[in-house]
Amino acid sequence: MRASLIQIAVDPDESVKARRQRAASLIAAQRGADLVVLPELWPVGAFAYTAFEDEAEPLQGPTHDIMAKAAADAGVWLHAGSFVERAADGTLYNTSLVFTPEGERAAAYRKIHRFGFDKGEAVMMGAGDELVTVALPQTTLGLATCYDLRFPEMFRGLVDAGAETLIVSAGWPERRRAHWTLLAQARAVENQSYVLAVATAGTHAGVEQSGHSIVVDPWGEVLAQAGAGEEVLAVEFDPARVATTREQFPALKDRRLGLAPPRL
Ligand SMILES: O=C(O)CCC(=O)C(=O)O
Repeated sequence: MRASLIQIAVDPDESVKARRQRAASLIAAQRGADLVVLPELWPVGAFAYTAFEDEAEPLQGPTHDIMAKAAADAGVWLHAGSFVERAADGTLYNTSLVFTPEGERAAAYRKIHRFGFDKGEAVMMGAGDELVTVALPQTTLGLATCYDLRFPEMFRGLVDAGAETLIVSAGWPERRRAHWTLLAQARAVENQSYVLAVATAGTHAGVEQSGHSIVVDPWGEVLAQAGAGEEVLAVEFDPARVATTREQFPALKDRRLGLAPPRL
């Protein structure tokens, strides 16, 4: 299976409209891949909080339509990263979209763990509450967005729902890049799954982005990692290795659920 992770740069001197067109061109160049993945909030920038209201779109808005066409034109499964969704009741969500190679929307995932503690996304956006998996012919994807990477129980939930390839679409700060690489490998090892984690490059709202998108196999080996700048990370991997890893080293079968709490 061939995947292309588009580590697009988000810089304030490029308009959202121009970046959407540029993303579509980058996707067009990936014809021949099975799966193309974009990062979190690449149209507006994950830390461009002051622009969230103005750039919010309905689920089926400009980002949706341009990405649907880009998937169909390139004939690829497309995880289109996320955008700021304005729901019918006015609530904003950090929403990822997946399209089939025919340009049909296969899934929408609203980020479950909002980042920012007492500011930014955490106070400006609603939280999703549904795990999302997407069955491709070669593998089942489990969807996660950025800060979700820190919550292993969410990934276990995705694996329990059938996920074999975990997608992390992110706008991760350079300051915590060591966590990015470590956690991507941890999620792969503990879930005996591929992890395809794509981050943005560039600097916006004063936050330098990490880049260093990464693909990890179910044994925890790094198959490929990008540098800091804009780049397309292309990898080939064998989805059947998830089943063989889980058979040969069946740690997932040794889980002990429902343990008693400590006695006081
Ligand atoms: O967890 C982190 O360090 C980064 C999270 C983040 O930037 C986000 O979710 O937007």
